[in-house]
Amino acid sequence: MFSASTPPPGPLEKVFQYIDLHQDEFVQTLKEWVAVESDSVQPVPRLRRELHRMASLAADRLRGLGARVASVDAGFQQLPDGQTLPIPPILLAELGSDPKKPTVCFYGHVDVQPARQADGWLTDPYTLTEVDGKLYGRGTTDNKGPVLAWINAVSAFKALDEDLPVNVKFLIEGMEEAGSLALEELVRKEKSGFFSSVDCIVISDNLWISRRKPALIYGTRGNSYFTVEVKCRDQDFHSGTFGGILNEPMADLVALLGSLVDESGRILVPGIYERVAPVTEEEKRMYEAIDLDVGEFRSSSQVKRLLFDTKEELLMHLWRYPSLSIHGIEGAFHEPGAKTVIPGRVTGKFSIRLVPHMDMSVVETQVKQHLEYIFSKRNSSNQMTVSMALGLHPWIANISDHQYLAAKRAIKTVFGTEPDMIRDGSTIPIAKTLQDTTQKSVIMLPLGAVDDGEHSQNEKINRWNYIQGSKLFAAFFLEMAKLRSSW
Ligand SMILES: Cn1cncc1C[C@H](N)C(=O)O
Ligand code: BAL
Ligand SMILES: [Zn+2]
Ligand SMILES: [Zn+2]
Repeated sequence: MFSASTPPPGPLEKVFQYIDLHQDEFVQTLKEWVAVESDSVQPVPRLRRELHRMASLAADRLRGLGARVASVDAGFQQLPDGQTLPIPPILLAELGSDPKKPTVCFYGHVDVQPARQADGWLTDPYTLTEVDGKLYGRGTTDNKGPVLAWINAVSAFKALDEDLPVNVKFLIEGMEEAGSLALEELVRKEKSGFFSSVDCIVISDNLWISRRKPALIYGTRGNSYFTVEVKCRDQDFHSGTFGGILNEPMADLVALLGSLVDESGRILVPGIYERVAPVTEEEKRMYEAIDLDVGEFRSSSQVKRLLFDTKEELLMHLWRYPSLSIHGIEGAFHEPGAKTVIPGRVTGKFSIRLVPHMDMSVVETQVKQHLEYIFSKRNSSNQMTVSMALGLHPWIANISDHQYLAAKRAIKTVFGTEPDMIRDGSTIPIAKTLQDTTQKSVIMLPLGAVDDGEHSQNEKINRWNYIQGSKLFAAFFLEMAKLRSSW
């Protein structure tokens, strides 16, 4: 749909050609990365070993660029059942330290959400498979593809022996999908070390709002993730010999989960909307400027009817209002077949995407009080335990920061268009900490298309997005360097 409006100037032309010519190699590396089942969500030793293997692969690739790589031990994750599991090392890498050049730091993650072919994938999630220019596989778009696109961009300059216009740093982790455990502490520790020379931080862990038109992101929601356990006893019961004489944990839990949100998507926890920032006129105008075809969005999402009909309402409910999602029930009998069981203990999992200016500890108290009230009304003999497992802050950028201008120019060079200026309803756990702690500005520069299916079956990145995205990063380096002279 869009083509570059102007031929790329000077060294970029060669870099772009290099990227086009070497695209099969870039896809091959992505295939190698996708082949590692680096799932950080399921807390099991086998997958933690895969995460370590993934961190080594990424470290090797960074060393291959000529970067200095520190693989920082991140300690252990404490699980609720008392078990501990190792956290994969966090990579801090740097390439170049020319004081005349700006220093851009890329943050990305190489862990993924769980995936099994049996969940309904058309291909093996850990075997990258190309169909019609779409590269299917877990992590292709979230976030291995974008991490590699940044590496591809650097590698093109290196291979051509072209001067890299910026000093580059990398912050690569393997626990993002588990809430970026241990990362906050490292960022604090490195504030006046690794981060001191950084001019801006780039994150490419989101999607466009279109299939073809690029976007820049200036805000993400946060998330507070809750578990609610209802326990009768540790063992299950036969539903014939105990059914009818018990308060069943599942019945309690289903009632609790059913009390959280109504059919219009409104969260029923009292007080939850109190602190949500009011909508401004300026903000309303901003939604109008966004080019979103509601009909196409709905049909490509394969949803019969969305909760809202207008573009403005949809965007506001994705970006600037909280939402509550119910994720699953541990201990519930969810396998196929007709097992006649009464689970003895079940844990429901739900989360609330947070927006400015909600306060996480207030949300925690409101949710706990609400569930305690609902549970007490049932007068059940079971035990209920509620805990907030993760608390992740929302993030808002300052779009007048110069890297937004550099990114816009780079987008114009590669795609021949202005980007959509958007927010994202999902969460980058470390974004706010990075911004607040290091006092460096953060930009989100996504590469993936709206239909990439993050966290879902058949996740993909288009070959076009991956390759043009690599060029976009190369163009961004150059624009950052150009802007540097005018600071
Ligand atoms: C791990 N986690 C929990 N809540 C949010 C996250 C981060 C993840 N990127 C997401 O938006 O889903
Ligand atoms: N892509 C949004 C943040 C995450 O899910 O990894
Ligand atoms: Zn994700
Ligand atoms: Zn991600």
